[in-house]
Amino acid sequence: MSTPAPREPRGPVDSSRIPRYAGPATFARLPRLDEVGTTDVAVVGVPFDTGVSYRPGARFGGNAIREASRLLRPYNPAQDASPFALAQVADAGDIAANPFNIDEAVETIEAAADDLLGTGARMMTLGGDHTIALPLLRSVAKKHGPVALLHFDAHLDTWDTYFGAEYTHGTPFRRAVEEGILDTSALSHVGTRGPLYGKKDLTDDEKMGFGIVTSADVMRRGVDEIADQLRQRVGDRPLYISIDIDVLDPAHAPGTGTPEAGGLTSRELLEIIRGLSSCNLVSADLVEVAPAYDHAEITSVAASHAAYELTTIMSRQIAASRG
Ligand SMILES: N=C(N)NCCCC(=O)O
Ligand SMILES: [Zn+2]
Ligand SMILES: [Zn+2]
Repeated sequence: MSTPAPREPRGPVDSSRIPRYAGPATFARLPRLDEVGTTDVAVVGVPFDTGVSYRPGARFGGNAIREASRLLRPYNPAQDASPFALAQVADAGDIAANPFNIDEAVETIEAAADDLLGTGARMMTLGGDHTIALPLLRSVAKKHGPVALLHFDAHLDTWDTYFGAEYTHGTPFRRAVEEGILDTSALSHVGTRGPLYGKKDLTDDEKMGFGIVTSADVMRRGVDEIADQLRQRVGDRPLYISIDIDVLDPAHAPGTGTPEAGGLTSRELLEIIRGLSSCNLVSADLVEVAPAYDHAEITSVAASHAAYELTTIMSRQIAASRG
């Protein structure tokens, strides 16, 4: 069914009139949600990092990405699209998650996502640590049923518990499988690498239904072949993409909490995302940017570009569905 666009989307601040570095930062200098009322794509921050196992600081990731996104321009040549003209994209601000109580934070994030998705918007969430993917997936699954998942990360994040805690940044996808909110015939990690606790990490992960495209696979087989394989795995199912910025090599993303050598380049990540542009992307997150360890915004610039590509995929699809 095609629904008419309610009005012309309001785009970013015109950077030929108002310098890019002026004023408070919203993602890509887009309007705030309260300035447009409703939106097709909501860019929302989740400043929460109580779930981390190593360096803290991802609570500042969303605002660092917003700052770094001032230089994004309105036409995306790689996808031949003007994402902010095809659909309304707006910055919905931050979800106020309790930093002292993980269970409560997880509930708050799920409820806020329910509210946004309930308006018909798709979400582009800026973390925050990877814990937040669980409540976001819960909310997405309430709307779409179990979803396909492409998870870009150095880590599996299908571990069981840390210090007895079930909700951490290393465990969201095991919880999600246990809860039946993922379509276990269409799950893949991308960019996996680095030391594990034991081989069982991999056998458990495989039993949950995940495929793995390692960082070395990307290097050996190339981005086009990898994107083809991922597209085939996902088909036309509703797809959620979760990007942990540590999927990038620390040379491309030093500003993160659990860095691992031997990762993707930012160019490889962006090209793989673009190769997924025909997938039915219902929402996405980008997590684990920890700006205190960053230099010259290397990490947050890469993150802002990845979020831009994801947003472009969503707004193209929204425009296409309106005909
Ligand atoms: N989700 C991220 N970034 N890291 C998970 C690492 C879990 C660990 O330290 O074992
Ligand atoms: Zn990770
Ligand atoms: Zn992760």
